[in-house]
Amino acid sequence: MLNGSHLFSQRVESSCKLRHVPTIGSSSLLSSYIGALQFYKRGHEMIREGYQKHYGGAFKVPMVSKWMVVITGPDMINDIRKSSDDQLSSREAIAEHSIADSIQTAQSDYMISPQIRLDPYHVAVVRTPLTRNLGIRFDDIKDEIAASFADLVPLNGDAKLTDWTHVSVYSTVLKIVCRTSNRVFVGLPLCRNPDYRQLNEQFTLDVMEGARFINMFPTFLRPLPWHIHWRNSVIGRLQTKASKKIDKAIFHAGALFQEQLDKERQYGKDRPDKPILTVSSQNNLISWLVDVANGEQREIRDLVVRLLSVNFGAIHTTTMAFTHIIYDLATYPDYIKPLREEVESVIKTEGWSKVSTNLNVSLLGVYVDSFQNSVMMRRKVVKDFTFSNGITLPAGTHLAVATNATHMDENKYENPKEFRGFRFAEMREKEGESKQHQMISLSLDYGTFGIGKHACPGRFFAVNELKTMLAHVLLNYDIKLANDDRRPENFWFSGNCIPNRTAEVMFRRRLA
Ligand code: HEM
Repeated sequence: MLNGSHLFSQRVESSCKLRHVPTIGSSSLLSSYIGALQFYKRGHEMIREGYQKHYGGAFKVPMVSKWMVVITGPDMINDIRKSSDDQLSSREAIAEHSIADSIQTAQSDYMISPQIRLDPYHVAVVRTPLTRNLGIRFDDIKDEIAASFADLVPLNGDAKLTDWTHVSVYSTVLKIVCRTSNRVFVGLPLCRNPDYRQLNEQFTLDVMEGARFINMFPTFLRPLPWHIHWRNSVIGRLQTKASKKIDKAIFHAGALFQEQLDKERQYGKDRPDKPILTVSSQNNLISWLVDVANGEQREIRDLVVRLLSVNFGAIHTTTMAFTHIIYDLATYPDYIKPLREEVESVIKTEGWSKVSTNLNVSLLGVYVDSFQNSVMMRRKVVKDFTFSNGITLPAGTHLAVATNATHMDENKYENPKEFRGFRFAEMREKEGESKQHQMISLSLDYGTFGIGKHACPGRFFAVNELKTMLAHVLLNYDIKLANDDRRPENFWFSGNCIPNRTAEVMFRRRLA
């Protein structure tokens, strides 16, 4: 009951402060709880309804613990883009967002470490050295993709192998993405260690599960010791499997961090081959993190938590995107031939290393046609914030941008509900737009990676990996739907679009 009354008082307070923002569903206190339950199943539809009714403005939708204000239209999105962290905070939103409300973000303070929010230096490491070294690490990425596919979708080296094989797409892609990403994060042999790989795959799920438990307590009873001495918190450790994963990750990666720390002690922090300033195949996330870390940041546990957090942001997002790509490719096989020709032509004229950057493929229009999370760019209002259209949101409000509804807006994308594999490639053919509409582009009409200073810093890495995996599949396999007819259905939960996690697609050695 404690939990219920806590949620109730939160809801009463925010209902009063947000009276001026229109509601989708009922705004009366009790029925808004029913609306919050409906949001789990119908969140995406509620947000699309709000977008159509209130385009250019804001509306609110009920969640279990609070209201979420949803922002629409380029002007308001631009206001978010221009805002400072003191006005609209991305980190506060992520730290407080509850599992009850979303599966993407969770109580990171309790479940991972408050340092992730208070001192997010690992974000800068992803943004700069990781991205800058993508070119030099391309051969490693390509090699790990080939090796993972060979292990998980084997062609058995038999040139005559023509049998179709069932492949469970999500779980297979998850392993490939985890291995490939960690080839760059921690290198060989750890990236292939099954125990290390599984712990990273599971970490996100454990954090979410633990957050659900923590959310049963009112804020003032949430395990305080975790806040003060989180490393020593018995409660936190017992309550969450996530903490055990951190210990396991220390077991696996601790020595690599220690080695790097020792190396730095021996050669000095400002040596000529300083990792963050050097483009070199010898460096990885371990050396970049150690290079940037100072003081308490250099404790092994803190360093390992950064490694897990980057994995947390990288693995499931990229896995979901590539799962959509495989489902689309199998559902619309007419795209296979032209895509293959494009890959082969790029390799022939420019070499493999350019596949990741120069390949023009629109990845089957994945981000408008398949990848459809309803909201992105979550923020918490730190100080009362007034948008350029005059709408003011009080401090404490949680807001997000209606991404999927923007992507489904006919005024922005032609026939958005129709699958068009070359949607973005065609858009680039328009005069003056040849450099726009890239997968990594940020724009007010395309919200997959967010926009502004908190836009996904890992998007160059993710797109590089996605294009290289796609090229590998196109060159080596034929694929088709297992049930011959329909694309495996996406699963909607709380406004999030999750590709079917159990469906199979048929793979065989490429014949033509
Ligand atoms: C297809 C794959 C991916 C998608 C769709 C995606 C999407 C996003 C989105 C929407 C945000 C929030 C933007 C905002 O709030 O304005 C974000 C943030 C972030 N992403 Fe990604 N991401 C992907 C892959 C990756 C990868 C591979 C990495 C790491 C290598 C990564 C690291 C991060 C980090 C560290 C942040 C926090 C940025 C900040 O707080 O300033 N992401 N991502």
